[in-house]
Amino acid sequence: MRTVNVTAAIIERGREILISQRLKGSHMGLKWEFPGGKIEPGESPEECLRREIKEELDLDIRVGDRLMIVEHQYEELKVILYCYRCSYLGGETKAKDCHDFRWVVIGDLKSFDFAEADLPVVRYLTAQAGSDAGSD
Ligand SMILES: Nc1nc2c([nH]c(=O)n2[C@H]2C[C@H](O)[C@@H](COP(=O)(O)OP(=O)(O)OP(=O)(O)O)O2)c(=O)[nH]1
Ligand SMILES: [Mg+2]
Repeated sequence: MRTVNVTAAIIERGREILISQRLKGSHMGLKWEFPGGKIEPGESPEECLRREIKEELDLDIRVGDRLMIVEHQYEELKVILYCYRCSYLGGETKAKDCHDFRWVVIGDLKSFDFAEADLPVVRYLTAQAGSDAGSD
């Protein structure tokens, strides 16, 4: 069974987070995800994220703290997803190497059809946003 180490960026811009839709015909095609990709040999997760986000969406980001690591077994592949909080630095968002993208508020994440490995991340962010609102 193949295992891949993959980064995923939770990019915040104000109250919104960037999500992207995977290319048709790719693994998990047309599912929504947190953009990123496979870590290349010799690359740190932070370098990988900066490279992938530029390639896929033409954006510059600052990579912050790691949010969580999710291990998910798909039928044909095991994915270890390294999720980092990131902030938007600049650039106009473009779907360069993804089908589509959206900037969404956290409360709307649940209405997108995410890749299965992302569901713990979506649940965590949603719960956290709920408790933040409650503590005001
Ligand atoms: N980047 C990313 N990949 C995810 C997420 N959720 C999830 O299951 N994956 C899976 C799909 C793929 O099987 C695997 C690697 O992602 P990828 O296809 O983005 O890798 P990549 O950008 O390096 O693309 P490629 O050059 O290999 O075509 O991780 C996610 O939130 N973000
Ligand atoms: Mg990718």
